[in-house]
Amino acid sequence: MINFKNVSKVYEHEGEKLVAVNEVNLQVERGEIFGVIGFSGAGKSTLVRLVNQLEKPTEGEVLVDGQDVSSLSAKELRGMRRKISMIFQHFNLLESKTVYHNVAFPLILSGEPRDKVKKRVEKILDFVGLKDRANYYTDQLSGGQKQRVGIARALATSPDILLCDEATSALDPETTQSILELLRKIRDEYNVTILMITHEMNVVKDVCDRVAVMEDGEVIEQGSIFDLFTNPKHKTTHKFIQSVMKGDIPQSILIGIGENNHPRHIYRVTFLKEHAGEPVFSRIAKRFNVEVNILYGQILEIQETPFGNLIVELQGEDSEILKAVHYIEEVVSVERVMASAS
Ligand SMILES: Nc1ncnc2c1ncn2[C@@H]1O[C@H](COP(=O)(O)OP(=O)(O)OP(=O)(O)O)[C@@H](O)[C@H]1O
Repeated sequence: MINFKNVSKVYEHEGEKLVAVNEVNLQVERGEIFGVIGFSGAGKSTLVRLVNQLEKPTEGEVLVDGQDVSSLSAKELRGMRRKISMIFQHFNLLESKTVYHNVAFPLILSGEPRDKVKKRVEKILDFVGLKDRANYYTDQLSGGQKQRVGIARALATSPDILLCDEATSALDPETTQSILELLRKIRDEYNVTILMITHEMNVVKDVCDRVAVMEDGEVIEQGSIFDLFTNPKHKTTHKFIQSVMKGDIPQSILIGIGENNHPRHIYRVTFLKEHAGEPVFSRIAKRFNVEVNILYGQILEIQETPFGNLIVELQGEDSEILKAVHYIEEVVSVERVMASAS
């Protein structure tokens, strides 16, 4: 659906060249929710603005439905922009207009008859849950409601592609979730392809099918959300994952592991995709003479599969513990936690 082929964008500023996007290759499939994550200045906004030609590539091609968007005539570009909508972090609404007029605006601009506009706006406002707010002005709305208006306006022209530029970054966590649910509904019911940029891994985890990680204008890693979480290759990807999944073991657990010449058997147990959800601890407690004490951990649901790790203490004879560890090693990753230096 969207294909970046060796795309670069270089800005010139006071005689200096700045490579905002550097030889990016990406393929976004139809009906997919694709995330682009990166820290500030990574090049995300520039990348997404290349799709609707708010920016033109310095090199390479951006293909939408197989067509190079930079080769379109002005008329073709106008047509294409009806099919590619965008929503923004700060909503970009017309403040002097009502909710109704904000949503109607792109339809009025393209000369749609009044009764058709009315029907369409009412349908879309109902879809985004703002049917009863049609006559409100935008300053009478909450942030979440404003973004719903932004989404309704974006959907008015029945687009194939929705570009989301940090669409939830100005919202609280609960409102973010409700907007993400709405985006999923848009994809599921209208088969809209969604390309979203964000610096929040939580957003990516909760809504995207695949993600690309950007740094210094380059895509440094890409893949399914599950693969990225379970097997990140790049240290920046690690950092993003750690923002939602704490990997560090608390000091209170580390201190005292090796005290009294009687080291405790503490392990980090990581669940892997194909065995997620297996009752490994109750099995070893039944099969071996060991007790399992869960000290700490976090399990997340990623693409409907539980993933995470638990810090557990095994108690019993050393030989029984070793046998138990060997047994569970076949289905989970097990790593002994050593004493803290402090
Ligand atoms: N119009 C412009 N002229 C010159 N440089 C620009 C322009 N737009 C962006 N840049 C530069 O390109 C680089 C990438 O910017 P971009 O806005 O794409 O990053 P980003 O990942 O979206 O960052 P943020 O999350 O902070 O918005 C930055 O160094 C920025 O200063």
